[in-house]
Amino acid sequence: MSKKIDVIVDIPALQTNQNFTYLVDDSLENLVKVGSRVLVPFGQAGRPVQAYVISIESQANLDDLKNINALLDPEPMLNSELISLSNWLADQTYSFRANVLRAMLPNLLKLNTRRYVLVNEEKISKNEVLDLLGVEQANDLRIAELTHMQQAKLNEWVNQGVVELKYAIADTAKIKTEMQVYPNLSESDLKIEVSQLASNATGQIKLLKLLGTLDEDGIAQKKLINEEKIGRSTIESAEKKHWIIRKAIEKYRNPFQSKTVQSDSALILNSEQKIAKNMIDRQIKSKDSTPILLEGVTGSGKTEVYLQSIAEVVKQGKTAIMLVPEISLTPLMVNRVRARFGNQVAVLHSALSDGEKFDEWRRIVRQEVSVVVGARSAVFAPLQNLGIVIVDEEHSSTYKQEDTPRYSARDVAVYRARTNKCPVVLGSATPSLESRARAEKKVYNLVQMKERANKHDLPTIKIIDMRKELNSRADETFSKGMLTAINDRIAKKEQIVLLLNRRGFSSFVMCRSCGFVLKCPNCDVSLTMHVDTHSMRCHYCGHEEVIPKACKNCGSDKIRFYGTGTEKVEKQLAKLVPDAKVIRMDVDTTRRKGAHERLLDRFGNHEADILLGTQMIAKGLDFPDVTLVGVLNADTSLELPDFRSAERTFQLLTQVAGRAGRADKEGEVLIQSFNPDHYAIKLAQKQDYEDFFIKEMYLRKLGKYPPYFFTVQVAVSSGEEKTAAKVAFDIVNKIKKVVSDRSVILGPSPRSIAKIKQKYFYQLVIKFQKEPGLDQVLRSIRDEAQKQYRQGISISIDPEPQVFI
Ligand SMILES: Nc1ncnc2c1ncn2[C@@H]1O[C@H](COP(=O)(O)OP(=O)(O)OP(=O)(O)O)[C@@H](O)[C@H]1O
Ligand SMILES: [Zn+2]
Ligand SMILES: [Zn+2]
Repeated sequence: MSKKIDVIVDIPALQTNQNFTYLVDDSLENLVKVGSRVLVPFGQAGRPVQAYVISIESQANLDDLKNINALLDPEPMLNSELISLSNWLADQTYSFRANVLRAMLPNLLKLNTRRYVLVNEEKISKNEVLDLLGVEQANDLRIAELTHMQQAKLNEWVNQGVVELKYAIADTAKIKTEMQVYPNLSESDLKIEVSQLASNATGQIKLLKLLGTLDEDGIAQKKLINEEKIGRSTIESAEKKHWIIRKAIEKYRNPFQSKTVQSDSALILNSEQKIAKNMIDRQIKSKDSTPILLEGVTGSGKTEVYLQSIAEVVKQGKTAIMLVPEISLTPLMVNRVRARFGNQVAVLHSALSDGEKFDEWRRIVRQEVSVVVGARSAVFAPLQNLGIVIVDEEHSSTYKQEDTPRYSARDVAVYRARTNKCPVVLGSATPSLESRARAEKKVYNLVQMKERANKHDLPTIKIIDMRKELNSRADETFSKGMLTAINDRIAKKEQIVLLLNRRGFSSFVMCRSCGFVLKCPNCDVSLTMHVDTHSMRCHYCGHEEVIPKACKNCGSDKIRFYGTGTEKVEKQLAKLVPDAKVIRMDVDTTRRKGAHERLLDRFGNHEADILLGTQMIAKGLDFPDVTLVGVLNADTSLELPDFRSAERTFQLLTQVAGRAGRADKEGEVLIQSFNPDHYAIKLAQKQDYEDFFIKEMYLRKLGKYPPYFFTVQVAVSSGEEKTAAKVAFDIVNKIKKVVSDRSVILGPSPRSIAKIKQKYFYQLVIKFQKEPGLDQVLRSIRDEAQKQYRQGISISIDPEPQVFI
């Protein structure tokens, strides 16, 4: 008997944002599961599209339902928990369900459907068809790229029998295989074969002898060729003579390369760690999914608590997800987790190749691992029987996806914990105000660790007032105090971390005669100088031009470079401290795969004295010999037009300060600032999160910002500025009709960077506490957005945006 299934087709559009029903016949009946990817005939032409199975019914009333074309994977890549989560998440993020399902899956599972046109050349010339469709070949018609006019004409031709449409599917999911060679001769047969060979057939004799030493597991063909030096032709003729059997066997790509990790065991927890661990254990036992906010100063041993809590659930046969903020953190953190859990760990982050990610995903699906560590999207790992979710550095803005679907991995973690009746631990030295406020209201359980695991005090922090140093600085970047401290550590053979705060910051060119700033012709932003390529580059669209020698506006040669890039600081350091060896870590030096890890390994091995870098060095580093942390410019992130700029600055300074003095030697932190009286800087100096929380909450209340108010941002873009503005004003008018005057609407206004990649942006932000009608309006705006999209207007809705630009 056949089964009836409901699917979501992989076409993110209003018309397809609903369930469609198909039949599965007996042959596939037991293989198709909730979460499987299938291919179904769709629309009038019945073109095959990818779809996700969301429910199965055994009672099929056969009616006029169509059969699915194929099952795409032998085991389902998602599970029923994730399928129902996708429903909730689509609602939360104003996205189509297909968008959410796509975002959950690794890239390799995205399917390409291509169309071919078969032209009946007796009725029409091939060129006429190609011209209309604007393609060069008849076999590459991407569906999304046809206009309505083209599509209508194509349909007409199909009806007249002038052309025929065919579909081809290119499933990009590739399983990696390797050829394995198995011996197929008994010992006595082997001897006979050897004796029958001419003595100069050395290759074959060598192979036969080797076969005698193999067991039934055989040997990789690659090894035979590379290590045993047996020729490919020898192997092929051996197969023809039935000496061997060759089989392609499935191989996982190994994201850890050949790197092995020394295993370690659990440390004895100190009393603060024990209190935290006990709270988690109690909730594991009582299946209590109330989120736990673990607020622990830097170096207090939060990671150790995570690892031992994970060990607890793994011991009970359950699984765990541990999220870490961004790829920069992953190599170090992954190594710590692997040291504890060995090959029970899968890792998911953006530095993996698509193939590696796909293989890690399948290890999870096949229940070969119990622990998943990864960045944002790892929160969708299809683990069964989830026992704990950990979100490390829970305040990090990288947990929010800035593209459709605009989800927060932290919220998804909380949701999955609730579904699985297991605890979720949100850990940070500087919790987000949102999470800390929930703990205050007892919505979350709060546990604090106020001391470092090594019992040392937190490092002392000194602020260097750069205004006073204006005339006595060593150069424009380094104060005298900073330079003295650097020289002191180098003499003592200790290590130094230097942070260049790049948030909201660029090295741009300004004319001192007329004030002209060199900007990107496509985008409304200043170009950044790159010393390595001797060019000015736009960080938004990639536009590149030569570094000007004279002002483009007035011709003056008094143009000057403002701001400081890491490359420039590296050069300054080389002049000021010629004996120091420096490792620079920024987007440019970490672009290549594995570069990040290699640089950190080198620093850990003392191949350099100074690690100079951007934000990416602020978190997670645990190097025992670092005794000085210097922040070269604390203020740049205070200047941003974003209500979270003080919070971000406080978090960054606290995080980076925490890198000093983590082992036996005491640490010192120096912060250079032009605003030494700003509360974010003063409280970071005291490492006083609690005071910062109180002060910042007060300001948020005054400003009607989160966590007192919710925020939603709507952004409109168009190639024409007045169109973008008009659509944005229409939206505001719609929203005004449903919201009360307790809510605040900011805008619409052009973005601070109003033009990016030839498009103009207008945006508005709604701040509200309770607006029952708002959701419905936003949903209708999303639905209408699709029509407008065809006219080159795009609209995005972003709940709780993390970055304001
Ligand atoms: N119970 C313990 N006994 C001894 N050493 C410990 C203990 N717990 C943690 N440590 C050590 O203290 C150091 C800091 O711990 P860990 O990195 O876990 O802290 P953290 O709170 O996660 O830090 P951060 O948030 O700053 O990254 C590490 O070197 C760790 O090995
Ligand atoms: Zn000029
Ligand atoms: Zn640009």
